[in-house]
Amino acid sequence: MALYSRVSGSVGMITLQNPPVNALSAAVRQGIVDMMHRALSEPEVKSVVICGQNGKFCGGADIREFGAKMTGPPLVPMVHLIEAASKPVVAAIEGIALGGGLELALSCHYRIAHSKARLGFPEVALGLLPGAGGTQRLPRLIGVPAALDLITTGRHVTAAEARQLGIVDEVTDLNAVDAAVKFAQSVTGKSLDARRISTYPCPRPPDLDAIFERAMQQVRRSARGAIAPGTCVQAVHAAVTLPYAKGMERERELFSLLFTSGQARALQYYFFAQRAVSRWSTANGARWDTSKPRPVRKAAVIGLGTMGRGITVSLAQAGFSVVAVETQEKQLSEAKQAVSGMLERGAKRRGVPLAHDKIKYSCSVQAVADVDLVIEAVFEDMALKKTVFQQLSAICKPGVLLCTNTSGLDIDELASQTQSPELVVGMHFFAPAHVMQLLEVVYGPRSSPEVVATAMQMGKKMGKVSVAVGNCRGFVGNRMLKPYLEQAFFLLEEGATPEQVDQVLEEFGFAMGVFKVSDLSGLDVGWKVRKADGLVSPASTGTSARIRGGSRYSPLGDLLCERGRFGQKTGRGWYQYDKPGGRVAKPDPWLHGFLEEYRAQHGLVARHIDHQEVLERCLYALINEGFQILQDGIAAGPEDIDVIYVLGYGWPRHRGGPMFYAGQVGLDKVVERLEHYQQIHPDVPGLQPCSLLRKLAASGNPAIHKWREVIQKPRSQL
Ligand SMILES: CCCCCCCCCCCCC[C@H](O)CC(=O)SCCNC(=O)CCNC(=O)[C@H](O)C(C)(C)COP(=O)(O)OP(=O)(O)OC[C@H]1O[C@@H](n2cnc3c(N)ncnc32)[C@H](O)[C@@H]1OP(=O)(O)O
Repeated sequence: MALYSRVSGSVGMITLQNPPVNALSAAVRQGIVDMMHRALSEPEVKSVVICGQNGKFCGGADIREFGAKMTGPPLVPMVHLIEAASKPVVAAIEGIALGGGLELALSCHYRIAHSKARLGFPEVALGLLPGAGGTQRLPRLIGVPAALDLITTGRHVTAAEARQLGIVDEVTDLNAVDAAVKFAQSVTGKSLDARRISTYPCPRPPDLDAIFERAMQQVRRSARGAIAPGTCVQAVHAAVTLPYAKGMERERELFSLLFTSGQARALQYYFFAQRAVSRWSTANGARWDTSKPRPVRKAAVIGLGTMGRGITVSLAQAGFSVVAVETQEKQLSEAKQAVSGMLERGAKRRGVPLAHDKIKYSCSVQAVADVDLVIEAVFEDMALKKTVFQQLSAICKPGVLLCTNTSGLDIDELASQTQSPELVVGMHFFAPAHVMQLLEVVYGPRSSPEVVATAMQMGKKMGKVSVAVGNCRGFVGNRMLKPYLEQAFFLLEEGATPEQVDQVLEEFGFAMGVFKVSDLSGLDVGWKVRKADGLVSPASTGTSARIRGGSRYSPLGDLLCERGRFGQKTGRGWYQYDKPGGRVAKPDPWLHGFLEEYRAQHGLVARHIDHQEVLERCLYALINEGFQILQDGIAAGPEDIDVIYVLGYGWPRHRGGPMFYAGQVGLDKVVERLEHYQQIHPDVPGLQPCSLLRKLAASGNPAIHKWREVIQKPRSQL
């Protein structure tokens, strides 16, 4: 709702009240309309100030209302009422003016912002465009190129940049509401003719066509199948080519198109999913709201390879004191140089002070004796990690959290090397660790709730989205990757090429197909894991070379590694590159010949494989594993899996995540297609729908937020 008060006798003040971000719900819109009418009808009131409760102007339309039938006064007539007012209306912008919140501010005649406020049109990230006049008013106010930039990227600008662009009239370090009241008094009685943005002509730079062409190319490059960015460009184009009223009609038309698209639903689901994962729970019944994190001031990182360096940078940038340990002098000094470079680049990019002095480097593991938390990031080898955990358990002060950055090894086995297994938890960072936003916090059966809470909070402090997951081989992300990769390998055996599979996945929206990713991260990574698992046997022909543990297995990746083809770093992998370390993947005739030879050796006959089969086998096998993970209680809900896949594995955000996508396809359809492929390829593992997937499909495809009701939860043991 909105509160009305009178300040200094002549200023009517409308305060938006809808915690936590004063979103424009039906009640708030109704309140604004009613209070505007009241302010305009009171003869003593000469001007109006609109502000938001609790230091936040407005976070935009209430996204939660998008799923339901619209009630209350619509936004567009509301902003027209404000702009048309006969008394000056001043927006007092504190905290945020985003989306519909900024549209509200642009309908006011003046805007005063606090210096710490952020303004922007983030609608594009929700699969929408600014639909209450934003696409028509902003270019009229700040010009087409700047408006295109803000609307297509959704980036927030500071008050200072907003002032520079001409979005706000004044910036203050003091109380913005008081400043707005003073300002409102100072403009009382002045003509408002030049203050109604909708009446401005839209500037037409001479190279207008080139500007729009460039903007379209830019969004096509970055959008990867998302439709909102291009539609935003079209809406701004209408501001230049059409009179305001017609431009508004076009904006509405384009908004409706996006609003009813599956992409907007997926992106809005994802918005809430990313926030929901912070309300974590574990299979044992521990929860975010009953577990208190422990204080951590000083942390240590053991092992300064690529991951350890990134983790050190993340910790230092988040303000933690860090002890960085690498046992060899030479590696330590190389790591120190690399970390310094990363910190310098980060400080320059973010405009923050350098955090060099936060880090102490040491060759001795004894240096961690007084820290509050240790993150082990040594080579992915269980024996080595066990030794490190035994050492840490002996050296560290009592009560220290011992965390491992393993990407899939057994947390409980490591915990059992220590005197306090309840203090052990996984913190699985993604490379590059100082850039990637995702952190899997892996709890073992003995990890205490406070330890999970501490790791979750540490992740947040480092600017990561932390997702709590249970302990199993590969946790959530890498466990689901296995069936996805397997299907891709099988498709090569059956007649596909790496470029065909990748093209299908890239058209779906992945930045890179599975084989390009494999070349980038190094084929040897998976090879080492498979060797440790005893899966790699000497190359041989015949069916047995393609069977492991009674199931079909593709040794293709192993065979490439045996030939020294590790991907980009060796200049050869699933593709060829112009040199070792080259980045541009080109189809490799050698690889095609190798595949033909391989098929002939193993009695496989290549067949035509279409787009649908590639997509369904790769994605549905991955999704099926996701349901198995839910069934096993490794992830608490589908949101956890979706956030992990979007932030850690390049799943296109506008498709919501694998679990959301499955719901959109229809769970019964996913089951039916898996069964279809299973019938045709009975030897291919991963195609048998798991029982939770079948159960949900049989219960009539419930909406994703209802899945948790079907997933059985074990009783709390804590
Ligand atoms: C045929 C069909 C035709 C249909 C025609 C319909 C006509 C309708 C015309 C409508 C025109 C609309 C026009 C408008 O342009 C559209 C919009 O305004 S869309 C919304 C734009 N705003 C945003 O995208 C802001 C999103 N929020 C944020 O970025 C951040 O939350 C924040 C505001 C920067 C704050 O960040 P933090 O401090 O980190 O806090 P959190 O992110 O954790 O958020 C706290 C809490 O608030 C909830 N929340 C945030 N914003 C909104 C919102 N806009 N609506 C509802 N709820 C919001 C958030 O979910 C958190 O709660 P939790 O999920 O944790 O419970």
